[in-house]
Amino acid sequence: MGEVDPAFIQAQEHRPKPEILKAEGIPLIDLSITSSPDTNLNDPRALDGLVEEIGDACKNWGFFQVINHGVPLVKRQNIEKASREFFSQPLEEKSKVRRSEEKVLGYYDTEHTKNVRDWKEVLDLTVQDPTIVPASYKPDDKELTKWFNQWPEYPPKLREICEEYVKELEKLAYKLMELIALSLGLPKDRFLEFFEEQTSFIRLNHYPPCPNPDLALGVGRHKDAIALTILAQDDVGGLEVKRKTDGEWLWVKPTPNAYIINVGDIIQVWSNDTYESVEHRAMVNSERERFSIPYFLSPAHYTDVQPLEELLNEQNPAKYKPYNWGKFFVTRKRSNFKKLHVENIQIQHFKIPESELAEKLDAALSISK
Ligand SMILES: O=C(O)CCC(=O)C(=O)O
Ligand SMILES: [Fe+2]
Repeated sequence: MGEVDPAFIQAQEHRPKPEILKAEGIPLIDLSITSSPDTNLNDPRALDGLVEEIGDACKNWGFFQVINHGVPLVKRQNIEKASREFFSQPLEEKSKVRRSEEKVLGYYDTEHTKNVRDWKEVLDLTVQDPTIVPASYKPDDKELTKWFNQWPEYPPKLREICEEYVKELEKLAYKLMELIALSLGLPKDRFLEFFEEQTSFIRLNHYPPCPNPDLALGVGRHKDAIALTILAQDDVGGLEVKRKTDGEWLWVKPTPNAYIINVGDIIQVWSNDTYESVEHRAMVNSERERFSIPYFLSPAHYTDVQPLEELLNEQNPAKYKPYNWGKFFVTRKRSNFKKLHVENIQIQHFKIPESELAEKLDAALSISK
């Protein structure tokens, strides 16, 4: 990537601010109790304190970091090293696994977020290989297709290293989904059925130094469409989170070996807005390249995402109409691939209008009078 092309330039109001807000951070949560031999997991109260911490973090921030999470450090170091090796190759080599409209997974350096190009290159790999998804974004087309990973030749052990890494991340993801279920007053395994034929994927992100870090972003502001994100960021830092209380962008200080967790749009819908998916973005800088690896926990394509029945009542009616995850996912993939002149598909498009909810609430109240 050379000088900043106009395609990368953010509108004035979305450019990073020169003074970074580092004062207060997202919550840091210690998960050691979940793997300690002293914890009796059959005692329903054993995790109470932790469950409350997780619930508060999901509600107030939508983001938190975890330490003592159980992922072996060596597995993380292996994938971080392999990612550096892959991206250090000439473009010609990386292009051998380049994503195309037919091969949806692989390498690319042209992603647009909100129609502005991101200052990054990525390698996308699904956890299930192949992953089954709808063949088309068109609602009436019921045909399915298989997405296959494109494994690069170099570094030679990349495949093995990624497969070992995602196994560990999956364990952590399920542990977190159990804690989140408990924090919503649900049975701990409530969410697990959705992931049996999951569409989860990992993305190796590389943000090269940028000559104009004041004008461009590594990833523009966005929310994650999936259920839950588990992000490994290196020591350079650049992730910013929009604070819920005042909308300020907050820098997430890198904590060695911690993972950054955020609630995705699907948890927002399942929880009927009790937990919200929060906007975030990644800054770049002119001196140091940066690497990050998000793991995106995503349900099976046939999942109809909707607020969970048990969380609803007359006073709290469903705020969303159901939507099919597979169709949503392939629509997103398509619009991220090329610069379209329309807004990306969002959960807001399935939101039931406030006026309709108010009518339901009125009706409920008048019956109960
Ligand atoms: O690299 C980062 O810090 C954030 C990446 C991210 O938000 C994403 O890929 O969805
Ligand atoms: Fe993200």
